[in-house]
Amino acid sequence: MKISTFVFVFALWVSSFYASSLMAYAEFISLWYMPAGVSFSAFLILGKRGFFPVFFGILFVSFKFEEQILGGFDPTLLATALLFSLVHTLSYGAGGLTARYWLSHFVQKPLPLKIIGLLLISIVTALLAALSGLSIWEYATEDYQHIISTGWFAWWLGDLIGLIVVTPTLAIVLTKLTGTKLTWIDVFFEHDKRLSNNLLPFAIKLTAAIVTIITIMLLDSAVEHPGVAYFIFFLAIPQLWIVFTERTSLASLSLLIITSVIAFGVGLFNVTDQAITYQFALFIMAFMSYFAITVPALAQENNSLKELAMLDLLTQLPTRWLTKTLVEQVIKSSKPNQNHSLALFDIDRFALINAEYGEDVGDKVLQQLAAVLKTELRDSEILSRYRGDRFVLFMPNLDITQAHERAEEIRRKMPVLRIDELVLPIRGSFGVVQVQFGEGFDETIQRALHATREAKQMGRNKVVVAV
Ligand SMILES: Nc1nc2c(ncn2[C@@H]2O[C@H](COP(=O)(O)OP(=O)(O)OP(=O)(O)O)[C@@H](O)[C@H]2O)c(=O)[nH]1
Repeated sequence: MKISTFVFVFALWVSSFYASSLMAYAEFISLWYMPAGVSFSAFLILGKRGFFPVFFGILFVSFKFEEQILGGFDPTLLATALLFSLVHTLSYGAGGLTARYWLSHFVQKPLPLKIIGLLLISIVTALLAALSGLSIWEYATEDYQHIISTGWFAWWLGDLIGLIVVTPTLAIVLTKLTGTKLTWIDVFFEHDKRLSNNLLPFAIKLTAAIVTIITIMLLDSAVEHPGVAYFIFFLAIPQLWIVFTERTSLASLSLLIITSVIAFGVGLFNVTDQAITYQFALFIMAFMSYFAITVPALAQENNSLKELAMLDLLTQLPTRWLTKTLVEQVIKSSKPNQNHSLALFDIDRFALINAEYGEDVGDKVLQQLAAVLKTELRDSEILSRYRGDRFVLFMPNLDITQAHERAEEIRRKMPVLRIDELVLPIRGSFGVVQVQFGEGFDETIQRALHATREAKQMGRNKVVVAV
């Protein structure tokens, strides 16, 4: 591990500990405990290398170095601090490494399932850390009797929120800092690339969220009614707005900022009586945000699948499915006196090219032919790869005579391709049909196919008009 990574994680651990203590509303009880997130993300991103910076970070704060230097060395405290650091590091180590395994080994699992797994791992990890940490205080010291039974719930909740709020943002920072390439992390941020880099809308939404928090807290401190604090749950609206419309990295950042404002606000606006309500709001906000990021991600996955179904990978021409949809749309919106025609053509002796020069050359022929023909197209025409070496040219507003001429023109323009060292003259056999009133796309294609076969039988490189 690079020394800079060690120093960064160590310093982050120590500083987030002091930041968290500002949000503590009772001894050992923080509204949200940031260092838990630092420990978890260190193991998640750095693997086992996360051990030392986390361990020394927690040892540094638990041993209270300042007091030890000023007031004399206390070996019992050192032993307790060592034990405490060890159980914390091992709990988060187990959790972070399990999450790493879950996300990296089940890459094919759907995103919602990955997130449910991640949340379950977080719940168990924070519980383990709370129980083991409190056990050290209860059994290794004399000052904290029954601390497990009185403190476990709030400790667990505070750690859990810290863990799930800090992890996404820190995961991005740590991968950037260490230059690690983790494809299983990238899937969460996949749709970020498609969104704009304009930060202004994000800033406006975030400001709306922060104003909401401050208003509710001010109201809460002014009005003597425990119900006022529950308004904080309305924060779900701006936060979800951000999650649905902004990049995942920004949604994670807003979760971090919003929850920090709430946590600091509880002390600042003196609404500690309602701390547990605010803590639950944080908790729900965090869980909800996690789950909500699956919505834009799934929408993007859908779009990619649609693209796959619409564009042929090899030639980038519309697929049969898309052509059928487009042609049917044109026909549906046509007036009765409008004529449309279609040509189906098949490359002559294409199997020979594959057989003589290999399928890679065959693929290049299909690609280059598509590219050449695309440049010949009129604006209204649709060229698609129908199947194998068969293409369909849809010619709206052309009757059969005009379509015949147009097909002849395309046939004559079939190119001579130069692929590697080869010079390959490409020829095709065409079947032309006029779309009949009330006829379905598949029937039109069948008639065109019939005419194409006739063109082949007549010696190829010909245009035949279907009757
Ligand atoms: N390289 C390559 N070949 C393909 C692809 N799809 C289909 N083919 C091949 O295209 C050939 C089509 O051959 P046919 O149209 O039946 O026969 P042909 O040699 O073109 O002869 P005629 O059509 O009678 O002139 C077959 O050998 C298929 O294996 C593809 O995506 N890439």
